[in-house]
Amino acid sequence: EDANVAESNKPVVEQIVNTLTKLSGGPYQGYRANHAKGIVVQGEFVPAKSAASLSKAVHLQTKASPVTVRFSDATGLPTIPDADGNAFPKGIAIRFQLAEGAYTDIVSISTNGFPAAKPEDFLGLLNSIAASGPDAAKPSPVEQFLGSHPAALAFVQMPKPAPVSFATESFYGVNAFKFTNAKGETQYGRYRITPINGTEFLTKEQAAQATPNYLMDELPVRLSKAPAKFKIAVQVADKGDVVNDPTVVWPETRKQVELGTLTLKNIDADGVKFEKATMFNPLVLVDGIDASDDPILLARPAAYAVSYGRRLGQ
Ligand code: HEM
Repeated sequence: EDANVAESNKPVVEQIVNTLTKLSGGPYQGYRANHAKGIVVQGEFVPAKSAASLSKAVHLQTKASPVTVRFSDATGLPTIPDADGNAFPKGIAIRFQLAEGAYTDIVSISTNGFPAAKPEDFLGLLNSIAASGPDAAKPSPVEQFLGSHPAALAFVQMPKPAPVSFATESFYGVNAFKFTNAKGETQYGRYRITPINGTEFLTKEQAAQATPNYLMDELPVRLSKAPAKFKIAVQVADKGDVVNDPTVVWPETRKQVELGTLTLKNIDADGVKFEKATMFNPLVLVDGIDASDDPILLARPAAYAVSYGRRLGQ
């Protein structure tokens, strides 16, 4: 009881990291509390002509930027099988290398939407899962939570098919950002990262047969033959669209502005070292891109820093 009280007095982001760690059976020394299993690749981003109409950000003008990209499976379990139902959503973290050692990141997932509008609700969902072991009375805590939280239920029920490759999955920024162009015009939007050759998924039968590291094994083979390309675009909010709630999905009919092409060229030979030393951060931004006041977005850097501090310290 005292331990529970002490836990509930900690910052919500720290409680989330603790519950993520508990759910994965961790801590696992040196690994992320979420999206622990990953692979790091190198490539390039070339902006499209349309990008500057949305934002004056330096990497969205004319020059190409080198990028480092980390694909990942969900959960804090570093050995999670890639096709495991809990290994979703998949993640993509993109670091654009700018001049003089500066950088900016995009950190996105393979679902168009998030289960919670506030960190407290995300914690509530995770805690309800943690309290719903095989012996839990029915309705279990997670069944009760989902029954009273429609956005969490919608997220849990969203189809999450296993991709053929990280290069055949599409990713969503989920949180909105405010983009400002050189004329001072501002628009809110959400990133979309889409494979240029289209998405491709395994059948349920194929997913059941997939080897535990099939995605991690596939990418080096694919890239040794040809680069993998994604289009990065922004889905632009209409007037009246909710821009501070990642559970609210905007209609597919919203305008999309193409930002450019992401070309992945090779596996990073120092990827394991890089991922351990690196904390991707969706709020490391450049002039021309600002955070929205989405409470989930604003909570992310603090949560990631708790995880980063722990994995560096171990
Ligand atoms: C309050 C909400 C959230 C919390 C508490 C949370 C928590 C975490 C934590 C603790 C990590 C590990 C960080 C590290 O050790 O470097 C992480 C990584 C990650 N998160 Fe979140 N997250 C949240 C929301 C989101 C959202 C909305 C997205 C995508 C739109 C997302 C995508 C990712 C990805 C892709 C990674 C792996 C990044 C990498 O490769 O280093 N998260 N998250």
